[in-house]
Formats: sequence, structure tokens, C-alpha cells
Amino acid sequence: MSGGGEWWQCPCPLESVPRVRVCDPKLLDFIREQRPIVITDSKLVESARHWDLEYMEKHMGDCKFTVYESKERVFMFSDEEKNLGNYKFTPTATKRSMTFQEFASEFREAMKSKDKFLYLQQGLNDTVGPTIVKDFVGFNWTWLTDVVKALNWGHLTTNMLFVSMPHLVTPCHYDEQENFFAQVRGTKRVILFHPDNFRCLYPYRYGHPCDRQSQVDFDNPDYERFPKFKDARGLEAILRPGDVLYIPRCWWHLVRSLDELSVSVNFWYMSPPAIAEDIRFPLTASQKVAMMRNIEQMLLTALGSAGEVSDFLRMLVSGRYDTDANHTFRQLEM
Ligand SMILES: O=C(O)CCC(=O)C(=O)O
Ligand SMILES: [Fe+2]
Repeated sequence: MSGGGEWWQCPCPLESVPRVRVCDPKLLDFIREQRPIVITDSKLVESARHWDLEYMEKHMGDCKFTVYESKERVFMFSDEEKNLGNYKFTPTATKRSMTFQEFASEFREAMKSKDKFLYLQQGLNDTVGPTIVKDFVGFNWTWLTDVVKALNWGHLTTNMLFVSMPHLVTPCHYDEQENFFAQVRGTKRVILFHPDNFRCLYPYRYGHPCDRQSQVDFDNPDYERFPKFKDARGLEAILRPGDVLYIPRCWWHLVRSLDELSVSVNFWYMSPPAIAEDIRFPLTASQKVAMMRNIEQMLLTALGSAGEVSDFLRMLVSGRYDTDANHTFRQLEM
């Protein structure tokens, strides 16, 4: 992927994510309909507005943070523990553990030497210093709790803290939780795709360490391998301090940090519990994604290897479901 300060050209056509004020009566409808929006003026993370490198270095305490280090600007997420299919895969980023003070000093060093890139990504917990805890308690939980209650979402699972050098990229992927993504400092550009772009974005298989990530390199798309990527249609949002982006579950997103230092905190929530009687047919695109994952998981567990799953799916589909259904009917009617 390209780096530097130039404006990155996304290969897909993009429209803008609507910006909606916190007091707008349509806000909850957007979220209920699972449409991404940028919520403004919520003051959700206002109490963290002074979180810069110096402040965090002083107040984060001695706890350890997960920091990814890479020679490239692209930080593809991977998890070897999820490698149930025993795929051969070498991550480009190294996962390290360090205090915030160590991170801050390596950050400054790397900004000068430009020989490596660092991205801190850590779930916030109560091991951070008391001043940060106070800022965290000062988040606008009153607003958030009311919204989450009105939406009937499940519980808050994680507040991920992202501290990034300029022009780093989290490549296109989807998560399985609802996300309020709050920009604290600096600017981020987020590209989003509706879950019905699944066939255009070619996720790695379930059981691969890069599960839920697109295989398409957005800087150099291989249209021969991934021909439907041409049909992908996205949305884009520029997030500045105070903006909160709602990323609905199973929506694809690619995130680029733009300036000196970017600090973001997300709020990952479990979706409303799926009660069998409440499931409406036909399924929504995100429910289909969830169903595909369940099927892939079941097949990998039952058949034991990625190769067996491949053979099984081919046997199921070849000459049967990969042909035009009407064509088959016409032939039968003759
Ligand atoms: O900010 C980033 O780099 C990634 C954020 C993200 O993927 C998320 O919050 O789900
Ligand atoms: Fe994500």
C-alpha cells in the first residue's frame, strides 16, 4: 500500500457517510437500520481530548500494551490461534508488549528514523493509571447507556485503544460486533462497505489466521484473481476529534490515519440477542455473513482439514449451484 502524505485514491466508487448531530431524532433510526453514520457533538470521549503522547506517557502507568511493529505501513491483523486450517502464513507485523513509556520513546525515534512503523492496539482495562481511569469514567456514559438501551444491544465487550503513527493502514475487514468508533485525536479516513459486498471483497477462509480480512490488496488489486472487486461500492468518512462513527456489525472497513498522531477508542457491543422467533426472512446481508461463518466452522470441525472442506463444497456446488437456475429449469422442461 502506498504511504506518504498524498491523498490515497480508493479503487472503488465512494459516497459519503452521513453526519448526524447527536440530538437529531433520526439518529436511532439510522442505527436500527444498521446504516453507518458519523455522530457529531456527542462528547462521548471529550474527557480524553488531552490524550497526546506526553500526557499518556505520564499517566498510563506501568501496565503493558500490545504494540505492532512493521516495516510496512499496512497492519494486516492476524491471529495464529485462529489458524485451525494450518495455513502457512508469515505476518508482516510483529506483536510486542511494552509500557506506554517504552512505546512513546520508540514512537519518537521511529518518527525521526522512518525505518519502522508502530501501532498500539490494546483493550483498555483498570490496570491503567488513576488519571486515565478518571478520564475514562468521564466518558459520556449517560448518553451511550441510553442509546444502547434504546437499541436493545448486548453488553460492552471491549474499549480498544488505537494509537498510531501517521499514514498507517488497517486493511479492509469486518468485525462481528456493533462498534461506536470514537476519534480522540488526529484524523482518520475510514472506507466502509455494506455486508452484501462479501462476494466482491473475498475474505480469507474461516480457519485462516486472517479470517474476516479481505484478500484484496487495495493498492494493487488483482482483478484476475478477484474479478468481482470491480463491483465493490463503498462509503467514506473523515473522522476528526469528537466524531463517533457507527460501524454496524459485519460492515467492512478500511482505516487510514492521516496526521501526526492518531488516537481512537472504540466501543464494541454485542448485537441484540438473536431470539429464534424474532428472526425475519429473508435474512439480512449481515445475518447471511454470520450463517456462512457458522457453516464454514461446522465443515472445518466435521471434516478436519481445509482441503476436505474445499472438496466437499466443490462436490456440493459444481454443476449444480454454479449454473444459472433458470437454465437448468428450462432444460428440464424440454
Ligand atoms: O483504527 C483502526 O486502525 C482500526 C479500527 C477497527 O478496525 C475497529 O475499531 O473495528
Ligand atoms: Fe475493525
